[in-house]
Amino acid sequence: MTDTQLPTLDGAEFAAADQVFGERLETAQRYVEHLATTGIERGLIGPREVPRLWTRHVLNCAVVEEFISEGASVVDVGSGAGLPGLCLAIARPDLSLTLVEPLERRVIWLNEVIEDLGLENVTVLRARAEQVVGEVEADYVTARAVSALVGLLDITMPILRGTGELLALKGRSAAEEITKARKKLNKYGAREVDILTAGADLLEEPTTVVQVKL
Ligand SMILES: C[S@@+](CC[C@H](N)C(=O)[O-])C[C@H]1O[C@@H](n2cnc3c(N)ncnc32)[C@H](O)[C@@H]1O
Repeated sequence: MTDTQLPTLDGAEFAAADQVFGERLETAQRYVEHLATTGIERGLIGPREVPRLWTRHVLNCAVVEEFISEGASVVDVGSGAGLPGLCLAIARPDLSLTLVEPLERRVIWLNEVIEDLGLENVTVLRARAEQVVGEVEADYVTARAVSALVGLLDITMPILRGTGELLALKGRSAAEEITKARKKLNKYGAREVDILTAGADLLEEPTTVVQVKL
């Protein structure tokens, strides 16, 4: 892939990326290059996503960092190409990230990218989330496009520490998914459930997040 095909970062997008990634902006740019080249070649992301890698994927995921407290441990369930897990690891070096992803070729790609970017605050576990219960515990669990909330609760809530939080990146269906998951939320002892907006002051289309607090 030539440079001209790489997604550009200018104007409002640059300002948002600069604010979110700060001194790690160059690392984020290298991650986007990986997504746009080997990520496409190896089927981690669709070729049509290239022009919107920054807005729809990397920035949309990274802004969720605003809901995560300093020095926290975070498990990203079903990371795929590192969304949102790798974005959070780049934006927030203080966090300790574990990416849980069952598909081998995705895990291989993630490890290659992590090594190339020199990220020291992230590890990858090749597993389904339900297999890591008891092995991994976190202050926060994140997930995007893995399952509807009702199913997601079963594979994420058992990973959370006593007062942990699930941050599920969702679209317009958020309220409906909460309604459908009401019984499950009670079963898992959810103390508070909210629909939050991340990146409201940075992005044209901010990210909708369902926050479930234990
Ligand atoms: C549609 S992709 C989304 C990937 C990424 N989160 C994103 O937003 O682009 C769903 C991912 O979840 C993973 N997955 C599916 N079931 C899972 C489970 N039980 N535990 C962990 N990961 C799972 C799949 O392998 C896949 O990589």
